Amino acid sequence: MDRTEPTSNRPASGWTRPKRFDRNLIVIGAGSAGLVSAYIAAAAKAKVTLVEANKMGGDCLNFGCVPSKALIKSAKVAHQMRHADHYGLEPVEPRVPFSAVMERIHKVIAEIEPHDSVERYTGLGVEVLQGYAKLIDPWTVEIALNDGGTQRLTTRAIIIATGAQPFVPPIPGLAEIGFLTSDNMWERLRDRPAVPQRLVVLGGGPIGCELAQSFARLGSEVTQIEMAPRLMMREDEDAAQFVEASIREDGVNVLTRHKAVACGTEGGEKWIEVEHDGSKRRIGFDEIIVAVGRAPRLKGFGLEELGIKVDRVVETNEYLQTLHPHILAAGDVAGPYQFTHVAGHQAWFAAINALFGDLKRFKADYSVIPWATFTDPEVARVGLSEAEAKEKNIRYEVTRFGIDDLDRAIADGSARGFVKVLTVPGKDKILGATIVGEHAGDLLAEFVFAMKHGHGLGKILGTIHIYPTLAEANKMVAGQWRRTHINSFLLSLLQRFQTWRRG
Ligand SMILES: Cc1cc2nc3c(=O)[nH]c(=O)nc-3n(C[C@H](O)[C@H](O)[C@H](O)COP(=O)(O)OP(=O)(O)OC[C@H]3O[C@@H](n4cnc5c(N)ncnc54)[C@H](O)[C@@H]3O)c2cc1C
Ligand SMILES: NC(=O)c1ccc[n+]([C@@H]2O[C@H](COP(=O)([O-])OP(=O)(O)OC[C@H]3O[C@@H](n4cnc5c(N)ncnc54)[C@H](O)[C@@H]3O)[C@@H](O)[C@H]2O)c1
Repeated sequence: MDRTEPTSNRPASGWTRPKRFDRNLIVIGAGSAGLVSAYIAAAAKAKVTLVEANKMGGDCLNFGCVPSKALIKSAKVAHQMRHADHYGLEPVEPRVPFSAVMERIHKVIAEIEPHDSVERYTGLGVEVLQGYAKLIDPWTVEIALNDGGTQRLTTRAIIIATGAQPFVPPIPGLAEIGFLTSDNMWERLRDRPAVPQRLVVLGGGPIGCELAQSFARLGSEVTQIEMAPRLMMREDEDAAQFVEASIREDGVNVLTRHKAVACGTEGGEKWIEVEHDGSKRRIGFDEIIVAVGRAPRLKGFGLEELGIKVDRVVETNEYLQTLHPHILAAGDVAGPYQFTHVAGHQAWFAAINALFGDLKRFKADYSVIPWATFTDPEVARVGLSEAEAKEKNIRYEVTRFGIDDLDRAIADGSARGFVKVLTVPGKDKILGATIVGEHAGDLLAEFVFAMKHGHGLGKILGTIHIYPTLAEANKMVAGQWRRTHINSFLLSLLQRFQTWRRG
């Protein structure tokens, strides 16, 4: 919380600030960041307009989290059918009518759609306009309405929540051969009776890994190309190794240290050329999914013209304000993270600072940010990884519990992975936690809560966990920490006391 006077909250210079405004707030983009911003503004009785050019719900609902998680589930069921013998059942090779898998994905989207719909938000008191918004001056937004016509509105504050889109690398020939991204694949593959037979997945980040594994499990021959030394470079090596091993087991041909350098066709067959250790080779394929990062949507709607820096993300201060303090940004377009829950988290700060920033401002709090990659096994993290602690020269201790030792995981046939906790040396204060395993994203919540509220491993150890659950892994790792931090002097006193009591 900032208790100082918000001296930077001055009207922008060079333009004339209107004396009256049509709206308290205009939010551009109805993805996670925009929806939450508009919701909060309406709850605070502001007159708020939410503008969306494409689909309500943005990337998460339509092209991102929701369809990818629905695909992952179908792929997991196929995997379990194939490996049913692990559970004493006869394994079967699943028949995959791919169009039915895709239809289910679209049904899932449709089922969640009402949560983000125009009707719901209108009911909450938000005016929703479907069209493309452009800033004309720091207080005026022009909307080119999807059903024709334009509307100009003045507003006291604006939140830019325009999100990000797949980055397409400048690989010669890529545009000509045609490629899939998370933006277009859900429609383009919709009516396919069968999975693409030979699929290249370009990129070894979360999108690449989740998709490569899923398509392999559904029957594609997948080659995953990553130029870095390993997959999931953001996670510690021990965590990424589990995922890479599992993806390989699923049949993905994982090519790390391979850089994609060109694409083309020969005799009607598509190929991609990769460079590895100075030599090049070509890999043939039917479809390619490009998943090499997501670039914020920054240009073409007036930010540059207002002098707002848009090099990588919309440049904002700790209050999510741009150089015009009443124009703020939240979500993927603001960075530094690209997650739905972070977009929602930032939206609270952006909305409150947009509406009340001239009275009191709040710094966006990034102290405890969790995330998960929904591969099998999942990888979930909050706080520091070991690599980050080393890079930042932060002293730490590591406590690790192998999930292969956990009763419930053994019973479930999912006994692989670990819980790794970084603590302050000699103390139970948690600096970070990484979980690799089944439902890691859900299990992590206990560490997120503990870190957020300043609870240490001692508090987790002192909490009853239901037997037999996967959540017991959290208590086990806390127990492990305790065993290595027992006061040896006290122990020897105790021993002498017990000896004395025996007479
Ligand atoms: C395949 C995939 C899987 C993912 N999985 C996860 C996951 O499991 N968990 C997770 O936390 N995150 C996940 N993400 C990331 C997550 O989807 C994003 O972080 C999140 O959607 C960001 O929300 P946002 O509101 O910032 O942007 P968006 O959801 O992109 O919304 C921005 C909206 O603004 C609109 N817009 C842009 N410009 C204008 C304009 N000028 N006028 C009007 N409207 C405009 C766009 O049409 C868009 O709808 C995934 C992403 C992908 C691609
Ligand atoms: N479960 C989740 O929460 C989830 C899931 C998917 C996406 N997301 C979000 O979306 C963001 C984007 O994900 P992403 O996987 O597209 O990007 P990313 O930046 O995380 O990974 C892209 C990878 O592609 C590699 N690469 C780049 N150019 C290459 C080339 N020419 N040849 C070979 N490899 C190349 C990079 O080295 C990198 O490892 C993530 O950072 C995350 O925030 C989250």
